Parts: sequence; C-alpha cells; structure tokens
Amino acid sequence: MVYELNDVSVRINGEEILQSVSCTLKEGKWISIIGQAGAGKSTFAKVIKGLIPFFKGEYTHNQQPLPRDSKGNMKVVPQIGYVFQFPEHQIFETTVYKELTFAPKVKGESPERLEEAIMMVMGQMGLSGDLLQENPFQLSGGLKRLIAIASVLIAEPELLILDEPTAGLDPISRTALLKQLKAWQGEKNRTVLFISHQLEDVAEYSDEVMIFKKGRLLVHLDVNELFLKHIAFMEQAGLPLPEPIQLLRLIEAISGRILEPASCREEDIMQLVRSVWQSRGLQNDG
Ligand SMILES: Nc1ncnc2c1ncn2[C@@H]1O[C@H](COP(=O)(O)OP(=O)(O)OP(=O)(O)O)[C@@H](O)[C@H]1O
Repeated sequence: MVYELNDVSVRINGEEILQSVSCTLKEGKWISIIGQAGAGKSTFAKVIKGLIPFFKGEYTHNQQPLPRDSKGNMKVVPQIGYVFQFPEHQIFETTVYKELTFAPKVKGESPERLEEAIMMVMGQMGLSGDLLQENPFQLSGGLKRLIAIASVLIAEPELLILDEPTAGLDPISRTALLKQLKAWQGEKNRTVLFISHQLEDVAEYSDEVMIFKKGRLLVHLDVNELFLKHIAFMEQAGLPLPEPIQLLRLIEAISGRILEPASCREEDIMQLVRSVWQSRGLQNDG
C-alpha cells in the first residue's frame, strides 16, 4: 500500500495553507510530522484522510486516484483511521461498548467477530473489560483518549493518523500509549502518520520525519539522517535546535544505547555526538 501526493495545494478563504506538497507514504513506516504551530501539519493529515474536499494536485492510493464524488469533491478515505487532537471531538456514544462497536457495525461485522475485535483492541490498548458499560464522557482524559484510539483501531485502518495523541498525558501514560501503538503498527505492518511536538518521541518511534514550514513540505527524510546529519533543517523550519545534551538523548533514543559523555561540559557532550556521527560515517552539516 502506497499513498502519494503530487503537487498538492490547499487554499482556504483565499489563503494558500498547503503549497505544492509531493510525498510518498510507504507501507509499514512510522512517519512523524513536525513543524511550527500553523505550519500546515493538521491540514496535510486532513488531506490524506480525505477531509478536505477541494485541493489542487493529485492524490493516489497504489497508483490509482482516490475516489471523488460527482461534483469532483474528495471523499473521506474509509481505510484510513484518524485520531483527532481532542478525543472529545470523536467520541459520541453513551457507553464504551457502543463507541467501540460503531464502526464495525457499520461495516456489517458479525456479533462473534465483534466480540473478538473488542477483546483484541481492549487488550492492545491495555484497557479493562470493566470499562465497556461506562460512559466514555465520564472517564479521565487519559482513558477517553485510549477509548478514542481503540475505536479507530478496531476498524483495522491500513494507515493511522495520530494528531498529537499524547497531548495532556503524563510521561508514564505517554510512553505506555506510544509503545502500544508502536507494537500494533509493527505487528500489522501498518503506516502511521504521527503529528508531534515531542522530539524524543519522534526520535524513538519514527522511521521517517516530514518537516513542514509555512504550508510547504521542507523535507522528508529518514529519522537517523535528521538527528545524525541534517539537524540544521530544524533551524530552517523555525524550530528550536536541540541543546547538545538533548541531541545526545535523541541519538540514544534512535540507537537504543546509553551514551555517557566524559562530563557534563558542552564540549565533551559535542565530542561524543561527533564520535557517534563519525562511527556512522556521517558528517554534521549543522
Ligand atoms: N478551515 C480553515 N479556515 C481558515 N484557516 C485555516 C483552516 N484550517 C487551517 N487554517 C489555517 O491554516 C494554517 C495551518 O493550520 P494547521 O492546523 O494545518 O497547522 P498545524 O501545523 O497543524 O498547527 P498546530 O501545530 O498549531 O496544530 C494556520 O494558519 C491555520 O490558521
């Protein structure tokens, strides 16, 4: 499965919100999307889901144009799951059970298959079966978020869009959620588009990173290339450059190794960062 945009631009109220975006989203990749507030990250994700009816340019799935209605408007892409920034925006049923079964019922799943799917998704999200008869609106913010995500995963999306899924979660819940989502993605070889402002999460979970700036896709590259070689793109996008010690922790997150500089002095930390770059045959251009 491959989704491709070719020269896509979005104009709303006379303003060009996305400009000439071309990209390929390949199967089985965790692709993080970063950029300043207002850079166009959510608009890009909405184009991918088919939530923006009008845009200029081409959008294909496995080289086939995605369906449009008789007026030429883009249709919502059913096989793509979208987890919105605020779970309240997508929860609408009165019990967790009804919330989770909504999409599978629309698809006409059998009752047996439904029960099986509920048990599987509750397990994947680490949710207790006791919650099924609870009102989702009365649950904590963290649980609401997990229910919102579970209700998207139960439809088995081939591409999952996560718009800041960890906003407002404490660090332990954040790590637990991302690990669960990474396990789901790896097991099913699905594609994830992950909008985040948390660089540590981007370094730890991504295969690729897209950086947006003022409605343009500045660059789309391998996560190692960004943090080990092209960190200067962050500056170009108007994002703060990581401090040396944060850069070291980002490199650790990518390599999975604990890296200890000789001391906390900046030059010792940078020396260690450089030695990692050299050991990987890379040169920093930042
Ligand atoms: N429906 C709309 N009507 C008018 N302007 C819009 C609309 N949607 C987005 N915009 C504008 O487009 C620009 C990009 O918005 P978008 O939400 O895609 O950015 P973002 O990178 O996701 O930002 P954030 O990190 O704050 O969520 C912003 O200036 C926003 O105000």
